[in-house]
Amino acid sequence: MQKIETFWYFCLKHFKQELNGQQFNTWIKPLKLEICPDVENTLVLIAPNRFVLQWIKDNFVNRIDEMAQGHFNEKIHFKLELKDPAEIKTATIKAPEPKSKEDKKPPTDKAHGTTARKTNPSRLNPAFTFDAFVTGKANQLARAGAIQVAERPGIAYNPLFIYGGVGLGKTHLMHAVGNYVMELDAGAKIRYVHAEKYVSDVVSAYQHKSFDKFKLYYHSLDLLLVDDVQFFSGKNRTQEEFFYAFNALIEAHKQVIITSDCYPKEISGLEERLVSRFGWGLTVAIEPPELEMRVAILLKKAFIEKIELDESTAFFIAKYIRSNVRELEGALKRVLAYSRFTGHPISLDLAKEALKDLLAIQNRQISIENIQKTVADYYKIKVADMYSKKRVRAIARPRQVAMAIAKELTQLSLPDIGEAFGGRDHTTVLHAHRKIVELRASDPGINRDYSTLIHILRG
Ligand SMILES: Nc1ncnc2c1ncn2[C@@H]1O[C@H](COP(=O)(O)OP(=O)(O)OP(=O)(O)O)[C@@H](O)[C@H]1O
Repeated sequence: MQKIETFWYFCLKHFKQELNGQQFNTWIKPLKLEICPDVENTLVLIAPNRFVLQWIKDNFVNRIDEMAQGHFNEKIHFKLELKDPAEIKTATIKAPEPKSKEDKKPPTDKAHGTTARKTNPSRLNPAFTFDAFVTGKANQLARAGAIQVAERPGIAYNPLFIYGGVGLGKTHLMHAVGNYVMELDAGAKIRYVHAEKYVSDVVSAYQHKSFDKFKLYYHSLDLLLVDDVQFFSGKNRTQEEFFYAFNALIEAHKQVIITSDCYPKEISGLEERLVSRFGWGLTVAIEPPELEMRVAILLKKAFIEKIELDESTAFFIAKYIRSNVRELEGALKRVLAYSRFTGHPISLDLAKEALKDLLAIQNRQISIENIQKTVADYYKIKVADMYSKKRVRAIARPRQVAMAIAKELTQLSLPDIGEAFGGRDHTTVLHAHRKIVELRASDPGINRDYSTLIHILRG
């Protein structure tokens, strides 16, 4: 094959003009182009890691292919390869023909439906990708861990254990790893399973005396994703089977990802040997998203769904829907439905109208009295202790938790909150809030208490 250097120079020049400096340096500059030694008329694009490889696959290969057809006299094919020989996976990129674009569309079936079961043995939801996942302080560690695992499954961190409250993106992130691995290696045996389904698989294997088949299947996976493992609590036979599956996979350097609503040690009714194994790899939390991140998530969802949503409307929704991302999505859907129903475009006023009932319920529920009562009940202390001067930790800590929640969930000013807690100074409220933020980062027990209380209060 002739002129490969000239061709590559031409490509680099072209993309340097088209992309900004950072994009060019990140995605294009690290690439190498070589002639494939084994296959005729084939060029190999070598990427240094899977992210560059993925990006190139999504954004670059069709373009470079078009350029190649104009540049060379014969039909050229492209292959993508990773540089690290230990990790090399190849993906043959066929020259793009108009109809092949259709093939690239993600399947429309959902991971949990019956149709999905027939056509999608991995049960992965194709919409849950890294690209669709918004990152912020609340989830950056979890995402970074997931990316490493996606890059080097079975090697980086095994298992990856992701925990956090409901609707915060744990499932999304584990699917993102699955989708990523599958994209690069269509033959990988991947299975997403909700813990309840795993339990029912165990029961069924028990009933039909088919444990051999069960083991053969689960022990031979390349990537096992188990969601909401807290459902294993108290289910001894399931835990035993999972223990064997877990050991078999880890020993074979196959990746396991687990999610739960709390830290492994906090899951009651789970055997110690499982709890300790869950800590072998990386354990990361996902926290509720802060305001800016909620706005970013709304804008991203709107972009993906082709919904016209301006920033001020997104800001309004995000300001009032604070509990979790699932509810945020629900609010956006509600606004969209209202817009379609009334025939008016989405605007701030329309969002206010569409979410009126929801916000009224929320405001009614989250009064400071309600917070004080809920927290007092939770810690089994008297509501009067919320206003008292008692400083013993068993009372002072819940009081600080209640103040921190009041700061987070109500629109009250710090002096107003202090006043409601027995005429305390606003600096006491600020101190309480800081202390609880600090403790939540270092003490899983407090973190769980806090998340549970928020969940109870939001109903
Ligand atoms: N950071 C994020 N960026 C974009 N979408 C997100 C993010 N976090 C969550 N979501 C979306 O919120 C919804 C709920 O997320 P997911 O199902 O992953 O939550 P979860 O933590 O697994 O909850 P549960 O404990 O109830 O199973 C999904 O539609 C997901 O795509």
